[in-house]
Amino acid sequence: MNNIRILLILLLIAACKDHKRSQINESENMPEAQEIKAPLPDDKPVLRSFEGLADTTFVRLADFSEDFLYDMRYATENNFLKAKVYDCPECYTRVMTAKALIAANKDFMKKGYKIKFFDCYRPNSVQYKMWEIVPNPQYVADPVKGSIHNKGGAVDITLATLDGVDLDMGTDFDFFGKRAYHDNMDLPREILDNRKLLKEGMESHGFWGIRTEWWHYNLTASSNQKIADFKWECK
Ligand SMILES: C[C@@H](N)C(=O)N[C@H](C)C(=O)O
Ligand SMILES: [Zn+2]
Repeated sequence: MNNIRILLILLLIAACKDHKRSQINESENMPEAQEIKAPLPDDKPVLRSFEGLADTTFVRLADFSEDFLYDMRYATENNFLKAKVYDCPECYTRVMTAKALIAANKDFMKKGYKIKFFDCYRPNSVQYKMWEIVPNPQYVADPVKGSIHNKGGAVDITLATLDGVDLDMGTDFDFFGKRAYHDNMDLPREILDNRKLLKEGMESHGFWGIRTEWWHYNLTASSNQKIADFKWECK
């Protein structure tokens, strides 16, 4: 009788151990909690198309291409005025200028470079402020006649590598002196080559430069446009 009781107790203990083991196994085999990922907002901007837009319409370049770099100096104090004359950094041009810039940039990108903007469309009232500081038509267009910047047809630019490293152009933007002249050949080969790359790339898309500023380019087709003084919206 005692033997039967001992046997029963041993069987009970063994059954308990088996049950415990099966519980551990169940939890070990549980599939890992599935991470529920919230859909990420698509941070790629939806680009606009030029379809239906007149060549003379003013547009924000960043709405049509994400391939440009920007360092809009007149929206900072880091410029020859030593004053922030734009409420926010934006690059607006006429449609005709934007199309030519995008085409030029595509060609630069095939060679490993991108256009970087210092200034684009410039309200005529800002041209007056510049003229007060540098009343010299070699460097700043007379605001009464108007700059092609005021017409949405001029840009101040440089070139950077696709990683964003500026090419050496020999001077900073808005350096008003001989070292910035296109016809100053007394510069290291690398600087001359960089300026040539920029000039030839822009000229092949309908732009022309001015002798005293390596960074300034006018779109020939925009010269008949009206002078404007609108201010863009800041978001
Ligand atoms: C001020 C300089 N960045 C510039 O754009 N100069 C030309 C001549 C202009 O004012 O049109
Ligand atoms: Zn300019």
